[in-house]
Amino acid sequence: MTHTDSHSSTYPLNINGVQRHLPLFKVQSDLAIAVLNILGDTELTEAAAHALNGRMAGISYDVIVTAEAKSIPLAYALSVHSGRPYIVLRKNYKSYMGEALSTETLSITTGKPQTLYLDAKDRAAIGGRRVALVDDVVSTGSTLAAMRALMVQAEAEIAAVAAICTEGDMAQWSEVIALAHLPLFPLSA
Ligand SMILES: O=P(O)(O)OC[C@H]1O[C@H](OP(=O)(O)OP(=O)(O)O)[C@H](O)[C@@H]1O
Ligand SMILES: Nc1ncnc2[nH]cnc12
Repeated sequence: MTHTDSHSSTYPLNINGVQRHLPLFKVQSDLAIAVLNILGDTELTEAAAHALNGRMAGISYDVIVTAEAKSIPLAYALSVHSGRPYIVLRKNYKSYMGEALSTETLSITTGKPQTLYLDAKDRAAIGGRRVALVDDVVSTGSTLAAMRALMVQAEAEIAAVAAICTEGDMAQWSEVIALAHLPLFPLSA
């Protein structure tokens, strides 16, 4: 059963003792999501990175990989906690990325295709290495699938997938190391 906060359009989330009330936003004509936006939220980002680092303690990995934009602070904080470097898959190509690899994604929040780019220098840094894919939320899995596809192209081995939250069909994400699960909110017409 889904519990929203009483008398408000928010959903309660507790990450490692840090409580937030996520606002519900309509992303499709018949669907709303509880939006997790860690940008600017140092306390929540730190709590999540600390907890995820603990959950990943037994996993052997060399590099953290995330996708622009909202999960960048999480990757940075996990890098500090774990002592591993992190790289960011970008959504816009810049000439300084050189011979970048690319693939398409369609996240639940965006509703139109986005391209993810792996910078040539990052490609060299992860080739043959064990990577942990990290995101703030795994929902439809489109972003995760694009990250996975880039790792295959770059010949990196995926050692773990971690997120603050999974969303939607929990059973689909049993292999994701996650701290909480978010429901989806169907809207009646
Ligand atoms: O499982 P999915 O349906 O792919 O959704 C998950 C992705 O959606 C969000 O990113 P978003 O596309 O909103 O981009 P942003 O972080 O740049 O805002 C989130 O940060 C994940 O990366
Ligand atoms: N609930 C959510 N909050 C923020 N970004 C998301 N991407 C997919 N689901 C999301």
